[in-house]
Amino acid sequence: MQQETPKPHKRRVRYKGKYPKKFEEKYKELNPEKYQDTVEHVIRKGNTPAGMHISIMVKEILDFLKIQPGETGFDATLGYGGHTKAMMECLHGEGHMYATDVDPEESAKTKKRLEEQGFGEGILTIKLQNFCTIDEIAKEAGGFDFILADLGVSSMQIDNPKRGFSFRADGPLDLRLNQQKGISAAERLDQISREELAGMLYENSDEPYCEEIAKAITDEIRKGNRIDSTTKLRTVIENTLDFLPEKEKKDTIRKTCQRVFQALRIDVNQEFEVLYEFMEKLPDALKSGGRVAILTFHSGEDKLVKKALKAGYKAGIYSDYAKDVIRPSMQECAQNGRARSTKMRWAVKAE
Ligand SMILES: C[S@@+](CC[C@H](N)C(=O)[O-])C[C@H]1O[C@@H](n2cnc3c(N)ncnc32)[C@H](O)[C@@H]1O
Repeated sequence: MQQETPKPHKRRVRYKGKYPKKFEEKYKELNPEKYQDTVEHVIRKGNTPAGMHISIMVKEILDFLKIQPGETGFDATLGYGGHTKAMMECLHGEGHMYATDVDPEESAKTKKRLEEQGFGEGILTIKLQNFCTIDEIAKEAGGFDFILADLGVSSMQIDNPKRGFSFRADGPLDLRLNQQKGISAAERLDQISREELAGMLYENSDEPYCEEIAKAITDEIRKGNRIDSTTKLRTVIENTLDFLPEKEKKDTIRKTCQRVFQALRIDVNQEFEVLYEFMEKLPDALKSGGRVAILTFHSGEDKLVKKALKAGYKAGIYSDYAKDVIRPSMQECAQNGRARSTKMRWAVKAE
């Protein structure tokens, strides 16, 4: 029998993994102009393309705001600029919009993108400022006919592991909307006492395991193990909840991670304090008959907004306000999972 000559061994090209390793290279959607079909495919599947944010309840907001050409408006939370653009389109080139955001990285990109789409400084003034400075901007603008605040974080911020907003990806435990200001969540944890941390988790996110998690985190830090990455925080939470029955463990850990990350984000960005200030200054920033719509994403925000609008209505500052929240349609929630927790509230300033 003739023996087959063995084929020379050919080394396989190293498999680099299904996805590129770096976030910048990760998705084609990051270059939406070049890969329009990829972006559309991702949206059709109910996901948010990387580097983009899908604006929520646009129709409901525009229906309520009833924007007319010549009016002056304020978008307190510019983000990707989707709402700002939709509102500017209602002006038909007459009038002006002001917009704020505290995120230098994303607001610079949005400014450039909107300019390229024809929304330059003639119609839009973007300020890298906290929305709690609404009084200063209203003074400059001469008051607003309409105002929108779409609270919280954008998809670009959540999806960028370097920002530390998501427990699903490894990154530094930062959680600041503006990484150039204040202290990161990791630095905050270095300094905080067990009692204060438990209180923060409870106050900001109604965390039922606040005591256990606060103890585990502060014990770990005392031992010299800093909690300075999203994975380290997630691991502490997983270990703390390891006693849970198997069938509920996975889901409870996921929800607890969401609440703990949210509580820290609220804390390092002083979200309740600035929202409170914004709601206090809001009536004076609106012209008479002016309209405001606010989107909230968790019960703490919603309670604060509801209380302020109700108090303003009772005091005769608002002629009407949303007694019930407006929720996104089931269709919108199916198309954009991030819309599911949204609640919209509104008010009209008395004439
Ligand atoms: C949900 S996103 C807004 C998305 C936007 N409406 C759109 O259509 O693309 C919230 C944005 O508000 C910004 N933000 C949060 N708190 C802020 C504050 N106190 N002052 C100014 N901007 C803030 C965040 O940095 C983020 O970009």
